[in-house]
Amino acid sequence: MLINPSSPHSDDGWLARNIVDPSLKISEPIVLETKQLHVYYGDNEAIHEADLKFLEHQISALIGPSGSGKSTFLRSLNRMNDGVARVTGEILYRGVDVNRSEIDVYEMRRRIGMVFQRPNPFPKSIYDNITFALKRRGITDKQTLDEAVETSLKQAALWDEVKDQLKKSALALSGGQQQRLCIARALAVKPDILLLDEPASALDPVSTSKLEETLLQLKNDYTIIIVTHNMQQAARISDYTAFFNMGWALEYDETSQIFTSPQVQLTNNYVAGDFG
Ligand SMILES: Nc1ncnc2c1ncn2[C@@H]1O[C@H](COP(=O)(O)OP(=O)(O)OP(=O)(O)O)[C@@H](O)[C@H]1O
Repeated sequence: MLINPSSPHSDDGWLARNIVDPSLKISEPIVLETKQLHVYYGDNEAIHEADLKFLEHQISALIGPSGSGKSTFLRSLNRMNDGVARVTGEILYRGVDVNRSEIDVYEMRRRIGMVFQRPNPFPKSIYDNITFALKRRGITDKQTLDEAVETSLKQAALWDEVKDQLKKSALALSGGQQQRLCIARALAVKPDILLLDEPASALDPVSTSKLEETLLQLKNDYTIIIVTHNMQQAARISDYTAFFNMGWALEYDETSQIFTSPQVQLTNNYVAGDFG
């Protein structure tokens, strides 16, 4: 779908010359789009000119070797890198650049929520974890809060496991349950997009599989962008996959295409397990 024409790998003879404009193939609305995105840590340019489009109610996976810039890219999308990295170019959320100075960052992050690599529930009850952000937004009606807890725990496929122990400490849950609680917490404020940075890396295979099922359910209502080291996971759950290498978003296409006939040799080598 998209090959970065200015990457240093563009001339390796493996690239198709007829670069396809992603807009020709897509039917779903674009929810989030980066244009000419560069991200710098001091003098180190960690992301070089990334132009990616993320489609509504699709799961997009970001894959690539360690240090290739996946997390940097992801964290830039809702400005989690503010104060840490310098960003140039545009990040358009439904057409509005999230880096504009007048953007309400708190509200933007409500719409573009994030779940981190390690489950990080607050040291509070399950119920309080979910209602925390709602109360901060001034919602105090018990019935509204109760409904939000039930709905988001159901969406995160955790309700049946915890419905009788909502006052229990979140820290007493298993790692997999904690991660689904963090997803429920992110969902409680009704986001539009969920960014997930290797959410299964600390989980066992059973919890990972449960998390993947949850994400597949969630894509009916949310747009999901997930960083993963696990290529089987990307292949199992994502609709689109972007391959990052050395800060370049080298290739971006339908996941089946990336895993069966990528157009860039490095993508092919990576998905074949030759490096990374
Ligand atoms: N906070 C930071 N300060 C300075 N440099 C950073 C920071 N975070 C990341 N980098 C650098 O940016 C580059 C990209 O790192 P990043 O963590 O985005 O890659 P990644 O593909 O997510 O790696 P991994 O798969 O290991 O998590 C690396 O060179 C890394 O050292």
